[in-house]
Amino acid sequence: MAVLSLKNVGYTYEKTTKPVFQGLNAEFEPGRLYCIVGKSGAGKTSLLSLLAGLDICTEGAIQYEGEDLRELDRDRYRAEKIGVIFQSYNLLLNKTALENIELSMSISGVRHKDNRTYALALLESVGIDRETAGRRVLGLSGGEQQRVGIARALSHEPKLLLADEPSGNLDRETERDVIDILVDLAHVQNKCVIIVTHSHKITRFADEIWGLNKGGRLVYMGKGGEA
Ligand SMILES: Nc1ncnc2c1ncn2[C@@H]1O[C@H](COP(=O)(O)OP(=O)(O)OP(=O)(O)O)[C@@H](O)[C@H]1O
Repeated sequence: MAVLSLKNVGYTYEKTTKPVFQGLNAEFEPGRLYCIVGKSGAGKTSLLSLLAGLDICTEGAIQYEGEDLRELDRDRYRAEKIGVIFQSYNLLLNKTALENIELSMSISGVRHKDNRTYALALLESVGIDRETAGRRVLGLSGGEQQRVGIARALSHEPKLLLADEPSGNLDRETERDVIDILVDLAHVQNKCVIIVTHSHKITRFADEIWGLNKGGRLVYMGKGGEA
């Protein structure tokens, strides 16, 4: 069953007349990595905001496991159901990496036997060791911050992960590590991963590539070379 479905989705910003997109139909399933591509201004960020429940479509419906996002408590949807990896990491810079994960867990009401041990293991799984976990985010490199952002997005064990240019501004090696983590999340951990990206380094691993064109339509473009 699809985690997320788009049913004839259209969106027009307030005080504008022209829809950014309309008639979007797609199904996003667990265990698959999706890339959404498109020229600047095509509406990728607008679409991601709708998928993340930050805004509501003006036509059609977006369904999470069959339920219309309009009907769901969208604060809970964001805190509990989805993990978001956006370019501005939204991490609390004056807190340590570990504190960021623990805080996010407590906001989502996550309870493990020992939340600290769980958070440390999660950070370790994305390449942040114990010592780095205890450092303030402000002093971490861009790549380290991105890993902490991924760990935080995973901290409430969402089925759905949304990422906006997750490998932007990273050196080649770190970029490769981040891509490996995202591919693993989809193909090994059975998450549904949806990524907005310009990077061919990511799209080549996509199970499905969808293009938003200037006419405001979502077009299936095939799969990446290494999917
Ligand atoms: N708050 C807003 N009010 C009105 N129009 C907006 C608003 N935000 C974005 N737009 C317009 O909606 C269209 C889609 O913008 P969006 O940022 O979603 O595109 P994008 O594909 O993410 O672009 P980029 O790759 O450059 O980030 C653009 O024409 C943009 O000017």
